[in-house]
This record gives sequence, structure tokens and C-alpha cells, in this order.
Amino acid sequence: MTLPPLRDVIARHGLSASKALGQNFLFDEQLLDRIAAIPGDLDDRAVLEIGPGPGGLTRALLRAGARVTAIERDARCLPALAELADAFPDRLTVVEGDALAIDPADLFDEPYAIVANLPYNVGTALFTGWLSGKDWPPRWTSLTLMFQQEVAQRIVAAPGTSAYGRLAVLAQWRSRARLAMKVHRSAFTPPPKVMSAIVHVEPAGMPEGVDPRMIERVTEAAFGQRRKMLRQSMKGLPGAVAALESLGIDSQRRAETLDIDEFVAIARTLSS
Ligand SMILES: C[S@@+](CC[C@H](N)C(=O)[O-])C[C@H]1O[C@@H](n2cnc3c(N)ncnc32)[C@H](O)[C@@H]1O
Repeated sequence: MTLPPLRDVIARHGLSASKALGQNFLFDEQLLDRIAAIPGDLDDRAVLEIGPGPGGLTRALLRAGARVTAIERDARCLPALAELADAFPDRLTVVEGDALAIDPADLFDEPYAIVANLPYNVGTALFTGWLSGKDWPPRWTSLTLMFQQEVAQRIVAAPGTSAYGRLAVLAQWRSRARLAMKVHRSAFTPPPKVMSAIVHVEPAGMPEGVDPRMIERVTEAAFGQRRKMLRQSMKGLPGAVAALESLGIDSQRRAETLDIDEFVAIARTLSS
């Protein structure tokens, strides 16, 4: 199927990029097809896309065979997306609204992959929300999300590195997170100031006996004062210093030296 070039779609619908909505569009269809391939075979799979804009990534997902539900906040993009829905009958549903105010579980009665190229602040807020859910495994099967490269590195960071912190523990304690692709700033129109990267996350087994809120409280305390020794930074969390001792974790260590299993063990001790 031949679709009009994305630049023509933008020009015809007058979609000048809005800075307030964090709009940086991707036009390179080969790049978009490579991004749509990251979640794996999408043929006849349900996909939630957030922030389709003029529909570049959307058309790549549709080409890959996905059935796409897309949430877009900018009403100016709707006519362009309606044209795409006509070109792929019964395969694209567009929901106008703020993704932060919509529960995706209400839009699907089957598991779905989430794919998005979002503004930084919205992306991080949605990401932490999706990873913090009480029920595990979640209804989503994977997250494929564009971030500023520096944020992507914090998500996949290993212990002992300066990028390792709350985001890494949140993304890795019951999921596998990998940096799937770096995207040069020049690929976007208009180009953002910083480089971007796509992170791919899949749910993994949930460690037993750990309250997800406790993981957050432990990492908040430990990394809240990341330069301090644990015996100092964890003082404010009742039972935490005793938990370190019972687990044989030296309280003179600093947060960034603890691996994910050690954070899980501390949270488990405090959850019981
Ligand atoms: C970086 S652009 C990406 C557009 C397109 N997916 C692409 O890759 O070219 C981000 C898109 O997210 C939309 N957006 C921003 N905040 C949103 C929100 N809270 N809910 C839904 N969409 C949002 C913007 O209007 C814009 O279309």
C-alpha cells in the first residue's frame, strides 16, 4: 500500500510541531519500520501507541500487522490519523485525550504491547506508573519507549555506575530492560537538543514476598542520599538498618553498590 510521504501529510494538515506538546516528529520510514520491529512479531497483535502525532510510527506498526489503539492529545492530528485508519480498515482506533488520564486496561480486553515516542516528562511519568502496578505480570506484554539517551541509560544501568538509581531498580527488579536502539537527534523534525534512545522492557517473574511499595520506599531512602553510607541514608526507614545487618549487607556501603537482588532482599525483609 502506498501512503503519502509524512512530510506531505504534515504540510497538508498544517501540523507545525508544537513545543508545548513536546512534538518532535520522525519521518524516516525505514527507521520507523526498525522501531516497530523491536517488540517482535506484531502480526495480529494488539498495540497501544501513545502520542501518534501525524502517524509515522503508527503506519509502521500497521505495516507490521498490528491492530493499533492510539491515544493522542493534539486534536490537530486527528484528520491525518483518520486518513491512516481509512488506509488500514478496522486496524486503527484513535482515542483523543491525555494518556496520563486514561487507564489503558479500559481500552483492551486482551494483552497488548505498548509503543511510544513521547515527550520526556510524559514518558517518564507513564513508564514509572506502568512499572509500579500491584498486579504482576501486568496486562501489557512489553514496553518499547523512546527516551532522552541519558534517561534510557538510567533505566538499563548496572550497579556501580553513576547512572544506577531508582529508575534502574524499578525497571529491573521484576522486568528485563534493554537499550534497543540509539536514535540521533537529527532524525527528528525539529531536532531536539539531546540524543534519544529506545528502551525495551518485558515483564519477568515477580520475586516472592515483596510489596512493590516497599521496593520504592527502600530505593527512595537509599538513593535519596546516594553519596552517604547506607547506615545513614536508610536511617529514616524503620527497620532498614536492622534488615541490612540480618542480611549481612555492610551498612558502610553506598546505595549504588547494591545489586537488584540485594534491594529485593531488603524490601522482602521489611515487607514481612
Ligand atoms: C515526540 S512526538 C512523536 C510523534 C510521532 N509518534 C512520531 O514518532 O513522529 C510526541 C507526541 O505525543 C503527543 N502527546 C504529548 N503529550 C501527550 C499526552 N499527555 N497524551 C497523549 N499524547 C501526548 C504529542 O501531541 C505528539 O504527537
